Amino acid sequence: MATADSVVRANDPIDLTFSEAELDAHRDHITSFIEEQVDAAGVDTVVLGLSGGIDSTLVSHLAVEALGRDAVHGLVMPSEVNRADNMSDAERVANDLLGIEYDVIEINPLVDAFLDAYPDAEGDQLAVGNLRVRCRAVLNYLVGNHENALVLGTGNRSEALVGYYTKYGDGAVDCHPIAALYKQQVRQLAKHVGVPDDLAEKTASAEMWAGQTDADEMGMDYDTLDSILALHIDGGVPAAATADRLGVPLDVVETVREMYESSAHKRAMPPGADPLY
Ligand SMILES: Nc1ncnc2c1ncn2[C@@H]1O[C@H](COP(=O)(O)OP(=O)(O)OC[C@H]2O[C@@H]([n+]3cccc(C(=O)O)c3)[C@H](O)[C@@H]2O)[C@@H](O)[C@H]1O
Ligand SMILES: Nc1ncnc2c1ncn2[C@@H]1O[C@H](COP(=O)(O)OP(=O)(O)OP(=O)(O)O)[C@@H](O)[C@H]1O
Ligand SMILES: [Mg+2]
Repeated sequence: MATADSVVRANDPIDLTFSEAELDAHRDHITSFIEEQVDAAGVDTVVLGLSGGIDSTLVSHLAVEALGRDAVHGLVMPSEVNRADNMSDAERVANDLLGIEYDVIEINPLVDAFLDAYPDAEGDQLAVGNLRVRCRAVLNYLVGNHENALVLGTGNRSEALVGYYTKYGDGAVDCHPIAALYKQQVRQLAKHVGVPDDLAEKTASAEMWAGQTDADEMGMDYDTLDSILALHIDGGVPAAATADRLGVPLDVVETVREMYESSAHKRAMPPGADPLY
């Protein structure tokens, strides 16, 4: 894992700033999408995890715009590794910003029960971190089943392209409202719809273990990752030209390509030896 000192930052990241008109168009498109998904499923409500981070803050905000506050149920699910200020921000979003119903559910007892059942995994930071994420997915679907609600995903384009999420964890959802937005565009749209700057500008963290940040783990900040994705992966610009253009070492661009390729399985249905459907 990279340390804070070794996080790569492009000298000249590309500008992915939306115009006001584009922000309005994305806002309309995403709220319509949420309405359509709910209608098509024949349900009235949605549920999602609230982490105090910007992805869930934006999606919950747009869900309230689409469906009204009574139709959105938040779950704040602290574990022993979550920072208290993130959990209080999650409650602030539910209470002050949106006025939605929410529950606070501690997941430590669930995680401990799994590790009691399979103690070999104890101390395996990644496996236990993914377990925490998957415990939240189970709770999302418990509430979703009980309330006849769709589970809203909060994954953005940057995370999806490099597989930076837990398979059947935060990836286990019924739809992906902000799938088109690179991370920096999530922040732009959040500010545009009125999310306070301190929430929109927060350091992104999966909080799978204490002190984790996305930039430290991936070895680059999101402006750099987004630039490489937009130019090289989405834009088809060759790796060397992308590295030159952004002012980053070639191996950083190659690392992103490797993350993209090795995570293809997360963006596909599980293969069958024969067609399953
Ligand atoms: N080629 C392949 N074809 C089919 N399946 C394949 C596979 N390679 C692995 N797999 C399966 O996938 C599993 C590995 O995937 P997975 O369990 O997801 O685990 P993995 O990708 O190793 O870890 C999850 C990553 O996402 C990050 N994350 C997670 C959750 C939230 C956030 C956030 O930003 O909030 C970030 C986390 O920090 C970590 O870097 C393997 O154990 C195996 O079961
Ligand atoms: N402690 C938590 N309680 C409830 N939901 C959570 C918690 N931690 C993560 N989640 C859910 O998992 C999702 C994925 O986490 P992720 O960190 O990518 O997004 P975020 O926290 O909303 O934004 P950021 O990436 O900026 O931290 C969250 O959007 C949220 O829905
Ligand atoms: Mg987070």
